Amino acid sequence: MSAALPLLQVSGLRKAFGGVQAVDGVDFALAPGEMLALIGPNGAGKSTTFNMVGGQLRPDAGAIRLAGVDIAGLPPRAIWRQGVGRTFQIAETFASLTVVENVQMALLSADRRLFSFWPRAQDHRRADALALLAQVGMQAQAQRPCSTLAYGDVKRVELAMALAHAPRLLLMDEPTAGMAPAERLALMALTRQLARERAMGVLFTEHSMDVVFAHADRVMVLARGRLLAQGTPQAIRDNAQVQQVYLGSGSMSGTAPAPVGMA
Ligand SMILES: Nc1ncnc2c1ncn2[C@@H]1O[C@H](COP(=O)(O)OP(=O)(O)OP(=O)(O)O)[C@@H](O)[C@H]1O
Repeated sequence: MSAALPLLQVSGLRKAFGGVQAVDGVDFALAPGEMLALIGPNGAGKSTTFNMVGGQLRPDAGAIRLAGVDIAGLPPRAIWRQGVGRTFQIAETFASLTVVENVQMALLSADRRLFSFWPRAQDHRRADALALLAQVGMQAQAQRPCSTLAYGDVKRVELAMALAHAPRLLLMDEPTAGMAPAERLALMALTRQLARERAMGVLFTEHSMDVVFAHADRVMVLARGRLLAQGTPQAIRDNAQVQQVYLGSGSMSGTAPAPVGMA
C-alpha cells in the first residue's frame, strides 16, 4: 500500500429512494488517524452516506475504497471484517452483564466465536478486555453491571467494544446524542486521542456543533445530497454558503447552536 493512499476514498456515491435523490454524487477521502465530521441540515443525506459506507445500504453508483479495496455494496459483516467498525448501543440484554463481560463479548464476536463460546465469555481474553477498558478510562469500573453506569460511562464502554476488533475505520453515528455538553466533549476528546494512537480513521455524524468544531480535523457539509463544502472547522465556520444553508433551515437540528452563532 502506498503511503499516499487514503484510508477511505469515496467517489461518485449516489443513492435514490423513489424520486428522492438522497445522495447525489459525493466524493471524499479520509486519512488514517483523521477525525472527519459529516454535518448538514435534516434530510441532507448524512445517514444515507454513512449507511452506504457501513454496508447497511447498497449504493446505486460510486466506489467506496478502504485502503484501495472497493467495499461498496458488500454486506455489513463483510465490511466489518475488512476493518470498518461501528459504535452500537449496548443491547438491553447485555446491560445486566458487567462492564468487562460486555467487552469480552465484543472480543468473542471479533474472534468469530460468539455463538459457539457464549457460555464461556467470562473466561475469554479477560486481560485484553481490561486493557481496552484502561484505554477508555473504565478499568476501575470493570466489575460493575453496565446497567448501573452513568450515561457517559456507558458510551466509553461502547467505544471500548467498538475497538475490540481493532478497526482501521470507525463509524460513529451521532455518538454524543443525549449527552451533557461536558460529557460529549470528553468522549470525543478520548476518541480523537485513540484515533491518533491507533492511526484509526473516524467518520462521524454529529448535530452538536461544539463537538464538531472542537474535535473534527475536517468537516464535510452535505446539503440536498451534495457536498456543499469541506475543510477545517475554522474554514467551515467562516464559509458564507454554509452559514446560509443553516440559516435557511432555521438552525442546526438537535442540541447545537447554528454555526453563524459561533464565530
Ligand atoms: N429508507 C428511506 N426511504 C425513503 N426515503 C428515505 C429513506 N432514507 C432516507 N430517505 C430520504 O433521503 C433523504 C436523505 O435522508 P438522510 O436520512 O440520509 O438525511 P440526514 O442528513 O441523515 O437527515 P437527519 O439529520 O434528519 O438524520 C431525505 O429526503 C429522506 O427523507
